[in-house]
Amino acid sequence: MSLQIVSPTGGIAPLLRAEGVSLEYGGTRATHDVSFDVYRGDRFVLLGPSGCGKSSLLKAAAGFIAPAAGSIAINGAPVRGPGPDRIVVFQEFDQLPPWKTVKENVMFPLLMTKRVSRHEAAERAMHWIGKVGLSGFEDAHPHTLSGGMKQRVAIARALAMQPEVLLMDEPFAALDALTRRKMQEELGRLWEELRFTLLFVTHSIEEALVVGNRILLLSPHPGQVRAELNSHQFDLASAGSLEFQAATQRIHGLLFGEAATAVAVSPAHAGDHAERAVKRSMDSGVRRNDGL
Ligand SMILES: Nc1ncnc2c1ncn2[C@@H]1O[C@H](COP(=O)(O)OP(=O)(O)OP(=O)(O)O)[C@@H](O)[C@H]1O
Repeated sequence: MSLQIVSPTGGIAPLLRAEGVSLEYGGTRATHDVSFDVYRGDRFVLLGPSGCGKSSLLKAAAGFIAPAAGSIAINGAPVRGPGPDRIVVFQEFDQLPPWKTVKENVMFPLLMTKRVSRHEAAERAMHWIGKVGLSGFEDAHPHTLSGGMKQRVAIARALAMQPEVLLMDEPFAALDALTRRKMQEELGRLWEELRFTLLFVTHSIEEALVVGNRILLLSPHPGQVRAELNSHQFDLASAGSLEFQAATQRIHGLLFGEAATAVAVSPAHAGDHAERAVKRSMDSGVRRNDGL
């Protein structure tokens, strides 16, 4: 098995398409000309070092910020703001209103969007609380839960909405290593059962390989696409294997190695250089078929 640099898929329409997305904060460019396609059932990971614009891209997909250039579309319709088809799970444990119980937290967005009756929202909440392994904690308040349990509630709340895309912004980064691993495992189990579409942000190469089936590598200042990889062959069971280690090193090399240094020249031409560097590595990866 090898980790291959991929070329764009033809034929099937993407569920989420980011096309030439440049994001700015007060005139400062956070990402430049970023394009990627997420297909239904993908576990698509945005991976890169701090400041490469991963969170900003996720926020743009969520509709919290608008691109300065380019576009993001869901099912072909441009994203113009937040919507129930895209639910975000954040890293912060305080994303749950503390005065609401676990059940009320999960019910809350269902009631807000007036999609279902109170009775149905309660039933759905119980269903999803069970799915994330929190049965028995329905009436608990967030401050009585561990970090991992709070993230489970956030995941249950998101999945209860049955979004087109589940957006996760470093959801496990604030957890201890063992809980983080457990949560990665749980997420994988949920995906195996439900096959939802996931857009997941992380700066951990290992987490990207474990969680994702496709990985977009981004370089920082401003965030630009460095490469796109297939990683479906990896999971927690293969973590630590020689092949997994080799893939980790190759990704590290792509992000921080020679090519990364070579393209970090003139900001004015950084996009062109990066594009050529990525194309070179994609070409050679495909031609030699030796993957990463
Ligand atoms: N609200 C904001 N106002 C101004 N600049 C911002 C804002 N949010 C992000 N930025 C800038 O945009 C760039 C990308 O930030 P972003 O948080 O998207 O990157 P990231 O890859 O998610 O980084 P990290 O992993 O550290 O969160 C950074 O240079 C950051 O300083």
